[in-house]
Amino acid sequence: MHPISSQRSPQTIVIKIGTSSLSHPVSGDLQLATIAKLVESVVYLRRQGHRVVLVSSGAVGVGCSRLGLKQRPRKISRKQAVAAVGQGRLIGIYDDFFSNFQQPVAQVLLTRGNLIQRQHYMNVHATFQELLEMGIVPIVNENDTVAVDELKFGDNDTLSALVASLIEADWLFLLTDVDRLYTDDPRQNPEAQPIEFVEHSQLSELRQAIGEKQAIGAQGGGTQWGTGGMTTKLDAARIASAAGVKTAITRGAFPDRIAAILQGENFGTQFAAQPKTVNARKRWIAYGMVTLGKLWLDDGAVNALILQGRSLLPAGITAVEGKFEANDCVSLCDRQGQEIARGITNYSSGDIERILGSQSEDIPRLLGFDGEETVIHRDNLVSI
Ligand SMILES: Nc1ncnc2c1ncn2[C@@H]1O[C@H](COP(=O)(O)OP(=O)(O)O)[C@@H](O)[C@H]1O
Ligand SMILES: N[C@@H](CCC(=O)OP(=O)(O)O)C(=O)O
Repeated sequence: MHPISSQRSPQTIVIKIGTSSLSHPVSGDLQLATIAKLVESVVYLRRQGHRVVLVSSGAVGVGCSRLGLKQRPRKISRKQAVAAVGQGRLIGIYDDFFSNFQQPVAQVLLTRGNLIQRQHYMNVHATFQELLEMGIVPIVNENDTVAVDELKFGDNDTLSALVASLIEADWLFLLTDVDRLYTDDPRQNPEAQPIEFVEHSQLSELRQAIGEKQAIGAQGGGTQWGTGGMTTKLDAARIASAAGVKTAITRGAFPDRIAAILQGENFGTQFAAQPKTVNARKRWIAYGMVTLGKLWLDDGAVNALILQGRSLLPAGITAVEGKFEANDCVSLCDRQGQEIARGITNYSSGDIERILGSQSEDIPRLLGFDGEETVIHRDNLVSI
């Protein structure tokens, strides 16, 4: 029996399809047959009562194909211009295909900046809820044409996991051009072993091992047209799992496997999810906000935060990295540098430098004003 049991009740599903599945590996031309099969599968899932969001890459790939470019442009402004050509064409093709089944779709283009402010995050959330309630399939992509480097998702694996967390999805399906995750890139290493199931607790170690292998592989692991390879998919699985969303990596050429996986079949690589315990505001802190610095903690503080759900006091902080202000989001790491939590700080980096390692009652004397007793209150802190 597979560890993830079958689900027959209506599910909220995010399906991400990568450029490597949408474009021909050599010519870069759009694989219309794959899109047609994907559309049929999404319509089937809709008719089963599931709510479906599609995150589709391909703007740059389709733009390249439309303009006769033989590889992805390197210059950012050129890539943004090419994405503007490709995105319109991509959504036009989806709309045509879905129209054959009277299935309405909506284009949602996001940048990282849209999720940072809580009010904007909630607006995006409300729009998705409205679209899904109306039975529409939102088709999401990064707004490549306007995204600036500092405020980018960077890859659609991460974007799809953030969307899955935002809408409290049950499942995230990452469709790519291999049938599942392997211990190494199966294109480079014929000895690579398939991985069928991953527990949340195994994710960090696996991400590190695959990341190291991918770094020494060709093109950083991805295909000519795709970006990121498997490391960004593992990052996505980690975000999703922490938000209570199950993830599967499976082959884009066989999108009917999504329905089979929902029935409990053993396709692809499946990732278990943590229980859905984190509330919406904490999910926004963890994955909507952008971290602007890092606090290093001693073992006692790590224990207090993770095992006892306590607030972070200055006594448990050993070092500060980065420049940030009070109310910014910071990352918290253990002695090995492993990120264990994120939170909204009550103090700037400069003030924390002055109070770290001290008792809370010494804060007024060290800073010259009556500040908060905690550096991060537990209500503003979320383990990841
Ligand atoms: N450990 C691994 N297991 C499976 N595929 C891997 C692994 N490491 C690297 N890859 C490569 O990752 C590629 C998919 O990544 P990418 O091109 O970014 O896809 P997508 O466009 O679907 O996001 C595969 O073609 C495969 O060659
Ligand atoms: N937003 C970009 C996609 C970037 C990306 O992540 O691509 P992929 O690795 O193929 O999913 C585009 O539409 O071309």
